Amino acid sequence: MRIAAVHRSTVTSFRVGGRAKLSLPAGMTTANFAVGDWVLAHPDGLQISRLLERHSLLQRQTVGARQLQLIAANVDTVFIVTSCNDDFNPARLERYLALTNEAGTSAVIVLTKVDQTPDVTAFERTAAGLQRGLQVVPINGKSQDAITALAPWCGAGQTVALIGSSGVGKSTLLNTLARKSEEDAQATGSIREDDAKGRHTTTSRSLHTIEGGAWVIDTPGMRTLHVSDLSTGLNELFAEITELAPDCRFRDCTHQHEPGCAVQAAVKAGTLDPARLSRWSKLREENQQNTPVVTGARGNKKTSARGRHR
Ligand SMILES: Nc1nc2c(ncn2[C@@H]2O[C@H](COP(=O)(O)OP(=O)(O)OP(=O)(O)O)[C@@H](O)[C@H]2O)c(=O)[nH]1
Ligand SMILES: [Zn+2]
Repeated sequence: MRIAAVHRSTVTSFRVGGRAKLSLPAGMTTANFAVGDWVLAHPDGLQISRLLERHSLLQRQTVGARQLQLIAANVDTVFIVTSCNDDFNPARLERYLALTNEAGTSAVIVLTKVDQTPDVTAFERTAAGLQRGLQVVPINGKSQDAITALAPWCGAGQTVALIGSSGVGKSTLLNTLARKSEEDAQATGSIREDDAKGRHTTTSRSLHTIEGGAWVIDTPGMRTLHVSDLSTGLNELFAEITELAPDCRFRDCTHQHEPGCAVQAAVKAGTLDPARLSRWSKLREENQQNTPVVTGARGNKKTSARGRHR
């Protein structure tokens, strides 16, 4: 069975004829499960007996929590959704990309609300420059054309997760992909607009099946995304910096002020965007500060931001 939703104290799964509430195995809490997990259940179909190994796992750091929060499991492609307006923010997109890379999943940037933007090309170009080989797909989430545009990642058996800030159009896109009728639809922003408290519309993650045979996981809008426990995720995202680093004089070069820095040299030569370097530096520092390093018996010391050797 596949986990369709994770609530505060229960999880639900898909089963023939609808969804079922499942009870958890001893010693496990809902925090151990992610939407998209595959589980084995007891013959009665109401109790999970075992969580199956994941091929990918999206997770995030949350303020004050020691454990990473699980966002979605067994995802093949992450659609990083952003609208072509004030929400479009390269630094935030890079955070989503780092998280996606680290999960072992591939990313596609989905630019929504193209119908409200005169110059989509500028957004496309900026988005494509955020990571080597990154695919960018501009869509109108309300139009059926979005289905065709995203079809390459939505084949049978594929799992796609939608991530992005609140209001960028994730639920709207899901409703289009799932060809959901009005009554059946995932609540979208138009409903929230009536809500005086300004609550987020999507409150929990959930798994849906769409035409063409793919699974889509909708996630709630993330206001802030802190990074931690990144390694390959960051290197892949900033490949142009990662590749220059071995040419720096110091192995632990921070590429800020050191003599003989190949990265600074590239900035001076105009081959590296200084904005990329400063965003790399900020993310790397935040990651080091948030990532616990196993040191002896206490095992939970934080690294200092500086002076750590590779
Ligand atoms: N014109 C236009 N409007 C869109 C498009 N995509 C979404 N919208 C509108 O934008 C608003 C927000 O969309 P939602 O789908 O609720 O956004 P969301 O990302 O799911 O937001 P959360 O549920 O808060 O995470 C709604 O009023 C949608 O109708 C689009 O491509 N074009
Ligand atoms: Zn350097």
